[in-house]
Amino acid sequence: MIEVKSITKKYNRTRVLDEVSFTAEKGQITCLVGINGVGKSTIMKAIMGLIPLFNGQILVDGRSIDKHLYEKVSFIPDTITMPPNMKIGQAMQFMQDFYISWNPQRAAEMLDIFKLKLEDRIGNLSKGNAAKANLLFGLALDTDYVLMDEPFSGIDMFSREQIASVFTNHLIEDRGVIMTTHEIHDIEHLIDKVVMLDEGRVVKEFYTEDIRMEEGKSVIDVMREVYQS
Ligand SMILES: Nc1ncnc2c1ncn2[C@@H]1O[C@H](COP(=O)(O)OP(=O)(O)OP(=O)(O)O)[C@@H](O)[C@H]1O
Repeated sequence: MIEVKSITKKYNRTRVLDEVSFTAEKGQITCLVGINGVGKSTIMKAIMGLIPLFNGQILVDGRSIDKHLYEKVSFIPDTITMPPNMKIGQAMQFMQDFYISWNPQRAAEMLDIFKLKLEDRIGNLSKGNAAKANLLFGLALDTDYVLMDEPFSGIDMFSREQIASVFTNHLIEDRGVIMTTHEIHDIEHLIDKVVMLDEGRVVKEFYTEDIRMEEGKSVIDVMREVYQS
């Protein structure tokens, strides 16, 4: 389980995260929801230990963040970080050389699902294919948890469906996923838990199943209530 415990982050004097707490379980997809600038990416960076916190604590399977974290958690940012002149095949080799947890079979499988080619150059990929390559580089690592920043942003409907299919198959199964989004429409059915943020605070945390069964509401219904009230 990833436990985010009362984290506060300040940039200069501005609080961008204010006592944020939530949990994300293994085997579940947890979605951080909120409009632009509420602090979703900052939470991701905090979990990865990439930014210092003013206050609070983050535990991964009961342990504080340390260098071993990278064998347990992979982070898929919202833009591709591989050099543009590299070919996909070269980038995969680079990942294999760099990470013990790189799983070549899984990478080959994703290459096939996404119909990407080893000889495609990173810098020439369309936005959708760049997002898919990015997912491939992150998901081919055998980590227990995967963080994804806006995996569906700016991607056409068919590519979205292709990416969504990955969430329902064995490439994700049993792993804990935390993803951010500010548009939930197409992916609502994939999500187990929602953490709603507003101005750096958690305003609501719930299981989609509970809200559907007990109150007959969709995530969008709850978002309307929370953000338009
Ligand atoms: N390095 C930084 N220095 C100063 N302020 C920052 C920095 N990084 C982020 N912020 C501010 O922190 C707040 C939260 O930013 P963050 O990127 O986490 O939001 P977000 O919810 O991910 O937004 P989006 O949906 O647009 O990606 C914003 O007000 C942003 O301007």
